[in-house]
Amino acid sequence: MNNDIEEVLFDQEQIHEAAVRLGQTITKDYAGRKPLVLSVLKGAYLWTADLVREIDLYVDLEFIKISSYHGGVTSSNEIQLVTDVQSDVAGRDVLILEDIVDTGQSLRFLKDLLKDRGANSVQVATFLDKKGGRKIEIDADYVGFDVRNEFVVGYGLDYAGLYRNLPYVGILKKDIYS
Ligand SMILES: O=P(O)(O)OC[C@H]1O[C@H](OP(=O)(O)OP(=O)(O)O)[C@H](O)[C@@H]1O
Ligand code: HPA
Repeated sequence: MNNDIEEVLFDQEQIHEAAVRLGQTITKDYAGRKPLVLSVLKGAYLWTADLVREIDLYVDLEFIKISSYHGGVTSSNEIQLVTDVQSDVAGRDVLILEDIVDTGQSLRFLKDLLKDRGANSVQVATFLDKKGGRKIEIDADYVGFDVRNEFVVGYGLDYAGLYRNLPYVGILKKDIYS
Protein backbone atom coordinates (compact mmCIF):
# COMPACT_ATOMS: atom_id res chain seq x y z
CA MET A 1 0.00 0.00 0.00
CA ASN A 2 2.78 2.47 0.91
CA ASN A 3 4.35 1.82 -2.49
CA ASP A 4 1.34 3.46 -4.17
CA ILE A 5 2.23 6.86 -2.71
CA GLU A 6 4.10 9.39 -4.84
CA GLU A 7 4.75 11.97 -2.15
CA VAL A 8 4.00 12.35 1.55
CA LEU A 9 2.45 15.75 2.31
CA PHE A 10 1.71 15.56 6.05
CA ASP A 11 3.30 13.02 8.36
CA GLN A 12 2.13 11.73 11.74
CA GLU A 13 4.01 14.34 13.73
CA GLN A 14 2.65 17.24 11.69
CA ILE A 15 -0.86 15.80 11.97
CA HIS A 16 -0.54 15.53 15.75
CA GLU A 17 0.65 19.14 15.95
CA ALA A 18 -2.35 20.30 13.90
CA ALA A 19 -4.75 18.44 16.22
CA VAL A 20 -3.13 20.01 19.30
CA ARG A 21 -3.22 23.50 17.76
CA LEU A 22 -6.86 23.31 16.71
CA GLY A 23 -7.89 21.57 19.93
CA GLN A 24 -6.48 24.43 22.00
CA THR A 25 -8.18 27.07 19.86
CA ILE A 26 -11.53 25.28 19.93
CA THR A 27 -11.26 24.82 23.71
CA LYS A 28 -10.86 28.59 24.11
CA ASP A 29 -13.50 29.54 21.56
CA TYR A 30 -16.17 27.23 23.01
CA ALA A 31 -15.35 27.88 26.69
CA GLY A 32 -18.49 27.63 28.82
CA ARG A 33 -20.45 25.78 26.13
CA LYS A 34 -21.08 22.10 25.42
CA PRO A 35 -20.78 21.72 21.66
CA LEU A 36 -22.24 18.87 19.70
CA VAL A 37 -19.27 17.54 17.75
CA LEU A 38 -20.55 16.05 14.51
CA SER A 39 -18.09 13.75 12.77
CA VAL A 40 -18.66 13.20 9.05
CA LEU A 41 -18.08 9.55 8.13
CA LYS A 42 -16.24 7.84 6.84
CA GLY A 43 -13.39 10.20 6.08
CA ALA A 44 -13.23 12.06 9.39
CA TYR A 45 -12.91 9.01 11.64
CA LEU A 46 -9.20 9.45 12.47
CA TRP A 47 -9.31 13.24 12.59
CA THR A 48 -12.23 12.96 15.02
CA ALA A 49 -10.39 10.52 17.27
CA ASP A 50 -7.31 12.74 17.37
CA LEU A 51 -8.96 16.17 17.59
CA VAL A 52 -11.57 15.43 20.27
CA ARG A 53 -8.80 14.23 22.59
CA GLU A 54 -7.25 17.70 22.37
CA ILE A 55 -10.49 19.54 23.23
CA ASP A 56 -10.75 20.16 26.96
CA LEU A 57 -14.51 20.62 27.17
CA TYR A 58 -17.63 18.56 27.76
CA VAL A 59 -18.82 17.60 24.28
CA ASP A 60 -21.52 15.42 22.81
CA LEU A 61 -20.16 13.29 19.99
CA GLU A 62 -22.38 12.33 17.07
CA PHE A 63 -21.81 10.90 13.60
CA ILE A 64 -23.39 11.47 10.22
CA LYS A 65 -22.59 9.71 6.99
CA ILE A 66 -22.91 11.39 3.63
CA SER A 67 -21.55 10.40 0.27
CA SER A 68 -20.50 12.37 -2.79
CA TYR A 69 -17.50 10.58 -4.32
CA HIS A 70 -18.64 7.40 -5.96
CA GLY A 71 -15.46 5.42 -6.08
CA GLY A 72 -13.37 7.78 -8.24
CA VAL A 73 -11.39 10.98 -7.97
CA THR A 74 -14.15 13.39 -9.01
CA SER A 75 -17.15 14.34 -6.93
CA SER A 76 -20.75 13.99 -8.01
CA ASN A 77 -23.02 16.99 -7.60
CA GLU A 78 -25.51 14.90 -5.71
CA ILE A 79 -24.87 14.47 -2.00
CA GLN A 80 -26.58 11.56 -0.33
CA LEU A 81 -27.46 11.35 3.33
CA VAL A 82 -26.50 7.76 4.11
CA THR A 83 -26.80 7.63 7.91
CA ASP A 84 -28.45 10.47 9.79
CA VAL A 85 -27.36 11.96 13.12
CA GLN A 86 -28.99 10.20 16.05
CA SER A 87 -29.90 13.22 18.17
CA ASP A 88 -31.78 16.50 17.94
CA VAL A 89 -29.55 19.37 16.85
CA ALA A 90 -32.10 22.14 17.54
CA GLY A 91 -30.58 24.84 19.72
CA ARG A 92 -27.16 23.18 19.75
CA ASP A 93 -23.76 24.64 18.91
CA VAL A 94 -22.68 22.14 16.28
CA LEU A 95 -19.03 21.70 15.36
CA ILE A 96 -18.73 19.68 12.16
CA LEU A 97 -15.53 17.64 11.81
CA GLU A 98 -14.53 17.01 8.19
CA ASP A 99 -11.45 15.35 6.75
CA ILE A 100 -11.43 17.63 3.70
CA VAL A 101 -13.32 20.52 2.13
CA ASP A 102 -12.80 20.28 -1.62
CA THR A 103 -15.62 21.47 -3.93
CA GLY A 104 -17.52 22.61 -0.82
CA GLN A 105 -20.68 20.73 -1.85
CA SER A 106 -20.70 18.35 1.12
CA LEU A 107 -20.21 21.18 3.57
CA ARG A 108 -22.97 23.28 1.98
CA PHE A 109 -25.33 20.29 2.23
CA LEU A 110 -24.47 19.72 5.90
CA LYS A 111 -24.66 23.34 6.97
CA ASP A 112 -28.04 23.79 5.27
CA LEU A 113 -29.37 20.60 6.87
CA LEU A 114 -28.28 21.61 10.37
CA LYS A 115 -29.53 25.18 10.04
CA ASP A 116 -32.88 23.89 8.74
CA ARG A 117 -33.11 21.72 11.83
CA GLY A 118 -32.61 24.72 14.10
CA ALA A 119 -28.98 24.46 15.22
CA ASN A 120 -27.96 27.52 17.23
CA SER A 121 -24.58 27.72 15.51
CA VAL A 122 -22.72 25.63 12.96
CA GLN A 123 -18.95 25.74 12.63
CA VAL A 124 -16.51 23.50 10.84
CA ALA A 125 -13.10 22.08 11.75
CA THR A 126 -11.58 20.46 8.71
CA PHE A 127 -8.33 18.56 8.65
CA LEU A 128 -7.57 19.60 5.05
CA ASP A 129 -8.76 22.59 3.04
CA LYS A 130 -8.37 22.25 -0.73
CA LYS A 131 -9.32 25.80 -1.70
CA GLY A 132 -8.31 25.24 -5.32
CA GLY A 133 -11.09 22.64 -5.66
CA ARG A 134 -14.01 24.90 -4.71
CA LYS A 135 -17.15 24.98 -6.84
CA ILE A 136 -19.13 26.66 -4.07
CA GLU A 137 -18.01 29.65 -2.05
CA ILE A 138 -17.81 28.33 1.50
CA ASP A 139 -15.14 28.42 4.21
CA ALA A 140 -14.21 26.27 7.16
CA ASP A 141 -13.75 27.96 10.54
CA TYR A 142 -10.80 25.83 11.65
CA VAL A 143 -8.27 24.35 9.21
CA GLY A 144 -5.54 21.82 9.96
CA PHE A 145 -3.70 22.29 6.66
CA ASP A 146 -4.25 23.92 3.32
CA VAL A 147 -3.62 21.35 0.63
CA ARG A 148 -2.89 21.84 -3.04
CA ASN A 149 -5.41 20.90 -5.69
CA GLU A 150 -4.47 17.25 -6.14
CA PHE A 151 -6.17 14.04 -5.14
CA VAL A 152 -4.85 12.97 -1.74
CA VAL A 153 -5.28 9.82 0.32
CA GLY A 154 -4.55 8.57 3.80
CA TYR A 155 -5.52 9.44 7.36
CA GLY A 156 -9.18 8.75 6.59
CA LEU A 157 -9.18 9.88 2.96
CA ASP A 158 -9.79 7.13 0.43
CA TYR A 159 -9.48 6.24 -3.18
CA ALA A 160 -12.05 3.57 -4.13
CA GLY A 161 -12.47 2.75 -0.45
CA LEU A 162 -8.77 2.12 0.12
CA TYR A 163 -5.87 3.94 1.85
CA ARG A 164 -7.97 5.28 4.76
CA ASN A 165 -5.64 3.45 7.16
CA LEU A 166 -2.44 5.17 6.01
CA PRO A 167 -1.15 7.10 9.06
CA TYR A 168 -0.09 10.05 6.87
CA VAL A 169 -1.50 12.02 3.91
CA GLY A 170 0.02 11.60 0.50
CA ILE A 171 -0.50 11.94 -3.21
CA LEU A 172 -1.35 8.76 -5.04
CA LYS A 173 0.79 7.74 -7.97
CA LYS A 174 -1.11 8.71 -11.13
CA ASP A 175 -0.88 5.22 -12.67
CA ILE A 176 -3.01 3.86 -9.79
CA TYR A 177 -6.14 5.63 -11.05
CA SER A 178 -5.42 6.55 -14.68
O1 LIG B 1 -15.98 19.35 -0.66
P1 LIG B 1 -16.44 18.10 -1.36
O2 LIG B 1 -16.01 18.09 -2.80
O3 LIG B 1 -17.89 17.84 -1.19
O4 LIG B 1 -15.64 16.87 -0.75
C1 LIG B 1 -15.48 16.63 0.62
C2 LIG B 1 -16.19 15.39 1.05
O5 LIG B 1 -15.83 14.28 0.21
C3 LIG B 1 -15.37 13.21 1.01
O6 LIG B 1 -16.41 12.37 1.41
P2 LIG B 1 -17.00 11.19 0.50
O7 LIG B 1 -18.31 11.62 -0.05
O8 LIG B 1 -15.96 10.68 -0.45
O9 LIG B 1 -17.31 10.08 1.60
P3 LIG B 1 -16.31 9.38 2.64
O10 LIG B 1 -16.05 10.40 3.74
O11 LIG B 1 -17.07 8.21 3.15
O12 LIG B 1 -15.04 9.04 1.92
C4 LIG B 1 -14.81 13.89 2.25
O13 LIG B 1 -14.83 13.01 3.35
C5 LIG B 1 -15.75 15.05 2.45
O14 LIG B 1 -16.87 14.70 3.23
O1 HPA C 1 -8.48 14.67 -2.52
C1 HPA C 1 -9.36 13.91 -2.03
N1 HPA C 1 -9.06 12.64 -1.62
C2 HPA C 1 -9.96 11.80 -1.09
N2 HPA C 1 -11.23 12.14 -0.90
C3 HPA C 1 -11.61 13.38 -1.28
N3 HPA C 1 -12.82 13.95 -1.20
C4 HPA C 1 -12.69 15.17 -1.70
N4 HPA C 1 -11.43 15.42 -2.09
C5 HPA C 1 -10.72 14.29 -1.84
